[in-house]
Amino acid sequence: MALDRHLRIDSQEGISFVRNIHLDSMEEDVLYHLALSNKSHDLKEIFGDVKFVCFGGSPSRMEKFAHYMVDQLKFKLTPGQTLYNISKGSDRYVLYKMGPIISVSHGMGIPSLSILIHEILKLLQHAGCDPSEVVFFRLGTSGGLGLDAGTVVISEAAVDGILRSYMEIPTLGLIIQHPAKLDEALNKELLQISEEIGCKSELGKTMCTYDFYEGQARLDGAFCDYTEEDKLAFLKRAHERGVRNIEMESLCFAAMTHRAGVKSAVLCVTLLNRLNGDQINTPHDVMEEWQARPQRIVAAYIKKKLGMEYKS
Ligand SMILES: O=P(O)(O)O[C@@H]1C[C@H](O)[C@@H](CO)O1
Ligand SMILES: O=c1cc[nH]c(=O)[nH]1
Repeated sequence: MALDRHLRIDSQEGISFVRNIHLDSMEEDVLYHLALSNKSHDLKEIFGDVKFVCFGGSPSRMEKFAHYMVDQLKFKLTPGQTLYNISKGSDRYVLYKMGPIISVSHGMGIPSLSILIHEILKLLQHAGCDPSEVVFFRLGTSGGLGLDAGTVVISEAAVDGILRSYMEIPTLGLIIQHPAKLDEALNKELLQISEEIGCKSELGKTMCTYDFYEGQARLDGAFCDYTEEDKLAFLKRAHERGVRNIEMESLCFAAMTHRAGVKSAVLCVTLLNRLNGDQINTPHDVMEEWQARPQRIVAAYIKKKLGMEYKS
């Protein structure tokens, strides 16, 4: 008899960055991949005012976003004062803080992001932040389905490579399924802001895969056991079911923030229309401008929340 090892849990029990009794009895909590700890650092002093946590794959993109936000919020860095990578002691991620905003890189794929989200949630807990007042954003890139390249997709839901709306984590010999849900009201507000600032965006489902090549039905990986017709049939089926872009982190981002009850949104610019091809060969300067689009929308959202003029 085959054993069913799948267990779906929607373990959201209110809003809480952490839900783990083992943490209470630990003398020190080392956030190893961030090179921080609740003993060696005064996490309340450094992070106690955080309200917005912005994630993105690439370290340089998140450094640029940090500088962009300093500029947008008109922070005055005194002479000699610089924005610095707080997690410099670890070479896994970069983390910058500008007033109530964290800008942090997460690397590529769910395993890298999931480590970071565990540590960021614990960091905010140690810092004494209020989970009902913090919003998480993923500012990413993706392959589009049926959209002009450069369009920002605001994810209304995240699904896996076979269109299921939960993330599976093998845990103690069982496959635990965590629902991946995103915040409808936040998405509506972001969509409206994107219109107000003239940044082309659309709501749609985001497919999150474990691989860039075969997982995303590309024909240009080192291996490929399907035809172009198979590829297009799959992508068109996904498009018919509401998928508008494909990337590699939204499922984990949505599942872990939903589990904590923290508001979150995923905004990814599309770098190409996958119905037309697989290779990404857009000139660097054009790509840089496209990658800044999700940042512009989130910057406007943050400015609006801080009571600043945000439409300019
Ligand atoms: O945030 P980024 O632009 O890193 O997100 C996508 C998904 C993968 O991490 C990566 C693949 O090129 O880009
Ligand atoms: O096609 C793409 C482009 C960016 N990121 C992805 O995961 N896929």
